[in-house]
Amino acid sequence: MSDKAPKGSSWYATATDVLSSAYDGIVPTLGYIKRSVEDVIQIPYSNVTEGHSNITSSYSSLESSTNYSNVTIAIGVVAASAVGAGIYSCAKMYRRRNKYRHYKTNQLAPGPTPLPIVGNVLQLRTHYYETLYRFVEQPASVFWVMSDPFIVVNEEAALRRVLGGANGLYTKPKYFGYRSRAVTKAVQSEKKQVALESIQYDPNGDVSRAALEGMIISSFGTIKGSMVDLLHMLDDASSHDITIRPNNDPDTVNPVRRSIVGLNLNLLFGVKGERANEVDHRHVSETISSAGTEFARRMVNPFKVLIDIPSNLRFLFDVSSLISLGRRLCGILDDSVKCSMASEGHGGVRNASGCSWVHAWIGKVGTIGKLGKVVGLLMASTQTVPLAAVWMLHLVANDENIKAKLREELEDLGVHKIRDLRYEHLEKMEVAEAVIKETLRLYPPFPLIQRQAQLDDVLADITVTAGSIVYVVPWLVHRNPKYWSNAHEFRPERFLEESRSHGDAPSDWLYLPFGRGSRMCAGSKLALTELKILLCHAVCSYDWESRKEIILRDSKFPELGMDPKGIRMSFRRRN
Ligand code: HEM
Repeated sequence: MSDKAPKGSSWYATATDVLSSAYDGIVPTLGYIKRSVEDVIQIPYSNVTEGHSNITSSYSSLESSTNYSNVTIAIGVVAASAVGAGIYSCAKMYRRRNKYRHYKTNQLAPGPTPLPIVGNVLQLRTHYYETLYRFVEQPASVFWVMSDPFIVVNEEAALRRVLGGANGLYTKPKYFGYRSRAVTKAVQSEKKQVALESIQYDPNGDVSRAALEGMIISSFGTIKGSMVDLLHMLDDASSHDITIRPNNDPDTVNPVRRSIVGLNLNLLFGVKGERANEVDHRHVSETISSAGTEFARRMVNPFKVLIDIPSNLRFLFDVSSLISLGRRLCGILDDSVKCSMASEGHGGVRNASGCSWVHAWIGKVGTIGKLGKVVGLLMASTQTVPLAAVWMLHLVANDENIKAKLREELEDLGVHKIRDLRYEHLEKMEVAEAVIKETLRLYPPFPLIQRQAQLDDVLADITVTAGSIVYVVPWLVHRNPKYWSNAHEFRPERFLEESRSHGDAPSDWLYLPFGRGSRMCAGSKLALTELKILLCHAVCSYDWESRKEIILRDSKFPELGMDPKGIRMSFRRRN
């Protein structure tokens, strides 16, 4: 590979490096081995042709020792070229890593010492959150995944710069995760155009957000009904068995997930009534969950893709199921447009139904773009809310004090039963909102937010080369003791006593469960509505307890994982 490799090129490049240098060394070696082997083979032949069939034993032993030494030399040369290739690759990688230096001191950027070739892969693979947490107070850390920098920013100014976009300097990557050389080149060739172009837009001026609110208001009854059914299902399960294990599912996420998947398919894509028969909710929820979990695991642990072959196969299968589901949903959306056009006349304005929001959000894109957006929306809307719901019920379950406060608030609003709850109450439910926000602070369901640097930049005093991906880990930002008091404690009061939007942290840029900036979550309002209704119904109608049996296996810290496995809840109806 030439020295003019693109800046910050990928691990593919590294692999190519290793292979090409190994190849460079191996080709002459193979030639040498071939010649040596030919020598060995030729000796008896030449002996025969030259009429030396009666050779003495001493001569023959001398001859065979010469042959052995040829083979030994060949093996030696192979080993030496392999070692040479390794050293060459390490040196090249070292040079690449050296670019990521502390801007002022010219020291290597903060982060654990990377191992040759593999970088921090082993630490990140086995103790992802624990490794990141060791550097929680660093403004930015650089970990290495082979020759790819894994830049994690964790300081307010840097977060503001990256998520705020810095006038187009940081954009959402067009592809997922690790990049190919071709993509890096494309980014760099476009960089001049991107340079001063502002690509930000005002989220409040975005028509799709207003349409979402319209959809929530018109579907309020449907959301309420769904939350009633969900808690009924949990209650039912606990009346048979103290733990919630319908169908022997080992965790509580499945019933919650199934209901919320069903609800959001209905709200967003209009999958209801007869249409619901076309989509098996149970199967859909399992597929989305399995693909989503694998997706998230790959985001936090890109090396899974290299090592874990069975999970790769499963992932491919799930992704192809998701694509076919996406196609079906696109068909359902297209049919809904045809129906509304037929009923309102061509060019008619669609009313504030679920589909109108989705169409507004999808905008004008081609068939593939639409499929991508539909699958993305499906994942974004169905993977996140169930996780938040389970953590929320779990955290409130054992906190009688907060339950009492929630009940008091609802009493004050005149909400005694779920049927009393109206859309207007939601804004006034400050304690409920604080509980949800604190849940999302401790256990943000979205593991990683990515942005790509379009030009070279200096971020928290670290040089970042164009094309690099910068990562924001909401969990890490939310646990930073520099910004949050008692960061590991569940204290909803911080969103009541201090600011409602960022609690006791100094700014909005430090509270990121929905991201921030122009590409912030498009459905946060719907998520908060669903969670508030669920919480309201739970405290009005149920007493419940929760215990967590299994300490999360992925990490040494029991509190670090986001997947609420091992939670057991039991519900009792209140009179
Ligand atoms: C608790 C629940 C949720 C959480 C924690 C969450 C979190 C997030 C985060 C962190 C992002 C990425 C933002 C970024 O890259 O800066 C995102 C994007 C997105 N979310 Fe959510 N989300 C939730 C629920 C929903 C729901 C219910 C919907 C559907 C209505 C939704 C729709 C979207 C969409 C469409 C995007 C992509 C926005 C864009 O690329 O411009 N999300 N979400």
